[in-house]
Amino acid sequence: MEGLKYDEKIRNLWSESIHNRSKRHNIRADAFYDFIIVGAGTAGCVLARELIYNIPNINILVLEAGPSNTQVNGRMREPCTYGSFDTASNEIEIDWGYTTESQKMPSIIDPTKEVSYNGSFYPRGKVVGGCSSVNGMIYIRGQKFDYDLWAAQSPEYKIWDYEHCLEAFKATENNTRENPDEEFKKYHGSEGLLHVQDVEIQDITKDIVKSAKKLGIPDNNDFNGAKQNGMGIYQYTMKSGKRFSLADGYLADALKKVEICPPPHIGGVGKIVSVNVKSSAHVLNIIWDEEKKDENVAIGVKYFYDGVVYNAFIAPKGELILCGGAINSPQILMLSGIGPKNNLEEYNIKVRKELPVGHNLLDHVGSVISAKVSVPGNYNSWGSELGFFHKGNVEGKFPSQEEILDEHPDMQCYVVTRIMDPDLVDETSKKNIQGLSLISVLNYPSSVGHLELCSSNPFSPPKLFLNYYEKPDDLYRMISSLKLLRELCKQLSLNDVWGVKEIGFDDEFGKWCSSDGKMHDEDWERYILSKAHSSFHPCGTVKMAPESQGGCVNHRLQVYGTKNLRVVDSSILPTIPGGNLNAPTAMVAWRASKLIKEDYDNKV
Ligand SMILES: Cc1cc2nc3c(=O)[nH]c(=O)nc-3n(C[C@H](O)[C@H](O)[C@H](O)COP(=O)(O)OP(=O)(O)OC[C@H]3O[C@@H](n4cnc5c(N)ncnc54)[C@H](O)[C@@H]3O)c2cc1C
Repeated sequence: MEGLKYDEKIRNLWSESIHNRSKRHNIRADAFYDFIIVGAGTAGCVLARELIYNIPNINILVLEAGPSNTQVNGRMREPCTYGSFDTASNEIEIDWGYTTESQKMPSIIDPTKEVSYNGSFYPRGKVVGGCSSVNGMIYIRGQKFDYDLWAAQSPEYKIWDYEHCLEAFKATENNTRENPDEEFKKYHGSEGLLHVQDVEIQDITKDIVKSAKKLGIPDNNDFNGAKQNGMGIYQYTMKSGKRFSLADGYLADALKKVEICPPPHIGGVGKIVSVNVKSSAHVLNIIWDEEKKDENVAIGVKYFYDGVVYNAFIAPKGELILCGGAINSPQILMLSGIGPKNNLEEYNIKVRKELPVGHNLLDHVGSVISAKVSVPGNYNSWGSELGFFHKGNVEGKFPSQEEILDEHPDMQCYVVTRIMDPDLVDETSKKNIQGLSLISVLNYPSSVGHLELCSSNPFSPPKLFLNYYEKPDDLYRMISSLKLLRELCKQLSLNDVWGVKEIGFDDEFGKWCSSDGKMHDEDWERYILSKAHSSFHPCGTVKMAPESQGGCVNHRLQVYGTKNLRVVDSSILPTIPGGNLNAPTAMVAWRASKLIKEDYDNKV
């Protein structure tokens, strides 16, 4: 710290001590904070930073169940580590270890038959930074109409229309594209704390783009701009080629603010204005004011840390804000008596407010096609560079040119330069086969899942029912998109130059075709359900909507039938945006900080 002024030195030492506080044992059992934030994930990090800088003289406690992001190994810095973040890996300490329930249902193509989905691991970051510390880092925010749909729910929801959301997207973003044109600048910010960058692309990727043109797929150099359809290179939440989580941007900045608020009168006690992050602190449930039983006034939380249960309370004008993500925020609410009556009573939890918490579990499900590549190359193994968006055909046909050019696509496809299909990984690596994965994702699934408690024990994971492909249009749109991806694989330039050849349909790696060697709809259905995998974008489980329309929080994200309690994370999304969810969740937190400040200023 040489060369720093005395004040700066003290501030740095203080920040460091706050950062390390969770390692020590001298914690006050009952502490008071202006805001208690549960979860230091994407939303929690943004919210802590925005509140501490915008509301004077407050203190904030952030309780995070996982370890500090600086404590875990360097692999987390690498882009797109998620393929290896499965439940069997060493990273179990930073993952919640969830799995989805298996499904059995009548076939859509031939209802006399049954089809099934086997369930799968379902990673969720349990670490400071949350899922932004483990995710694929693709930066796609969804389309204008996604947010206008939120706003259309009722006049007061206007604060969530695209114009308002775009302001927040721009405010949170530090987009480092070189020489951006005026059109790009309309949609992007450069002064936020979330780094976004372009990446260098490989030669094979360039040839995929050329092949796509032959199929009439147009170029797109900004999926977050005016139109989403077409093919282009993704932007990533990275800085200098390394992962950039919301903890790196927002929480790190929040921790820099440490001030002593002067005592209100001579001889009084000053207040420390800071964000105090306590990691490895698992929140168990909400503490309610038992004197105002009917009002459901949240006054604090109980949390488990190092073998002991502690209480933390909110100060008089304060609030408790759940930022635990789309699985855990509903779980905490339900454990605290807010949720579906039947599910709560099954586990002897007193119902304080009946709400459809855990319903409306939305997710982006995908399916993969694999291809081998014969020409040796130093393929980038970390992930996808290339995306393309198109409209799927609802009858399962090859998409028409109009569908490919439709400016409101509903399928997101991407190409990864390695084999990702778990059924093929071992076999292809034994045979030293290099490969490509072409993945298609339903960006607007019609099927809706739910989650439910299976115990009153806060350490027992809830059951996750995804209900993938329950609705016929989901299946048909996926069939249509996979047909397009197969055709892309067959393009001459890819075959000639790289020796790209599809595998796993009717060969030693997999047999899915009918006896005539073709894929019929029933073959596709079995294939799609067997290969169904999540993009790990759960949301919607604490839906922001009018209560009469299945809402759990109002337009200001306050939980119906309670006081001092908000939910601010991906669980409030009423509908799933047609993109990836990290940026939309950061956007929600930024917008929420404005609402919280307004309400705080209005309290006497
Ligand atoms: C493997 C993977 C890949 C992904 N890829 C992408 C991608 O490429 N692009 C993209 O935009 N999005 C991607 N996402 C999705 C995106 O990262 C998430 O949707 C987003 O980060 C969710 O933010 P959140 O704040 O709602 O929840 P989270 O980031 O999950 O934060 C919740 C935090 O709360 C903590 N918590 C939960 N319960 C408790 C408790 N009881 N007590 C204390 N703390 C608690 C958790 O440990 C966690 O840190 C991916 C997600 C995953 C898992």
